[in-house]
Amino acid sequence: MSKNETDIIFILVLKRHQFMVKDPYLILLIILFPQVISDFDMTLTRFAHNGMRVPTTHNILDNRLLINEDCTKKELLNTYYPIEIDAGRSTEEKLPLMVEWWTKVHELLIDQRIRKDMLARAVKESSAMLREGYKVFFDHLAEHHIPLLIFSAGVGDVLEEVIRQNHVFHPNINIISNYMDFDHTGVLQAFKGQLIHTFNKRQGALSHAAHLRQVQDRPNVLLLGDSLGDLTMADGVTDTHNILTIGFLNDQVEERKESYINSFDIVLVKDETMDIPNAIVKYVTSSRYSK
Ligand SMILES: Nc1ccn([C@@H]2O[C@H](COP(=O)(O)O)[C@@H](O)[C@H]2O)c(=O)n1
Repeated sequence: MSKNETDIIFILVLKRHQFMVKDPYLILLIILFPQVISDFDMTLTRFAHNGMRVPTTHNILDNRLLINEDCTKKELLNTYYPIEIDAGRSTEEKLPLMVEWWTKVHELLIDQRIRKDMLARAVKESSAMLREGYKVFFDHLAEHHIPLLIFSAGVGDVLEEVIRQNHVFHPNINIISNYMDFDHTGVLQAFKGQLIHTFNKRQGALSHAAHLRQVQDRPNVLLLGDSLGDLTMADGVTDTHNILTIGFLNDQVEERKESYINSFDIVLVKDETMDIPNAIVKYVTSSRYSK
């Protein structure tokens, strides 16, 4: 496809989605040595499908194969998820409550003695779904050797299984997440390293991304997230030149629209596709400067 054709398709996709771009020139600026840093749950995965919520990596674990009926994990979700997305509370106010939520859930999961060999089956039996157009996104980045850093406060082992079962776990991918630590019999005994929740990704970025050479060599970032907490995911890249941020606004749209528009360069409202990221990635790779 010629550069002109790519330009036309790119403009058509942008128009069809009718989104706001705060600074359109940023799209041009990320052409040189780009990388993608993306959140996972409800960013690379769908928020809903046919009117039903799509499970997060945590929700995939709510399977009788792994946890028993009286586990109170779902009650915790009903208590803390509304806090996580509450537009009326500041991040400072949410921080200790997110630590509380994640800590309690990790403890519950350890109590359930989750078996490593059951994870793949739990993912297969779940209704986990990557966003429409995911294959183009993952495959295109891999073909063009553009690093993809997936940064998730979910469960890393489950995340890996989701992308593996969708046949897109390519060598250009690095993952920062909460990984399970299994004992010699394959039973969950702890979580590895520092806990990552929705609003402490900056610390995670500084301690993990700083050591990833692939990430450090690429100063122009396309960042994808569904939470304001995701905006700090590129803080571990020491010498960023340009960051183009895309925010998927899935839930509590009216309440959160203003803050999302003020914080992300592009806001996609209830968009279950990868059309906009794909159009940008294709535009970037169609340039002779991108490689
Ligand atoms: N027990 C829990 C804890 C968190 N979640 C959701 O997972 C998301 C975190 O993963 P990211 O890939 O988005 O960083 C977060 O938004 C929580 O809503 C959950 O479902 N259950």
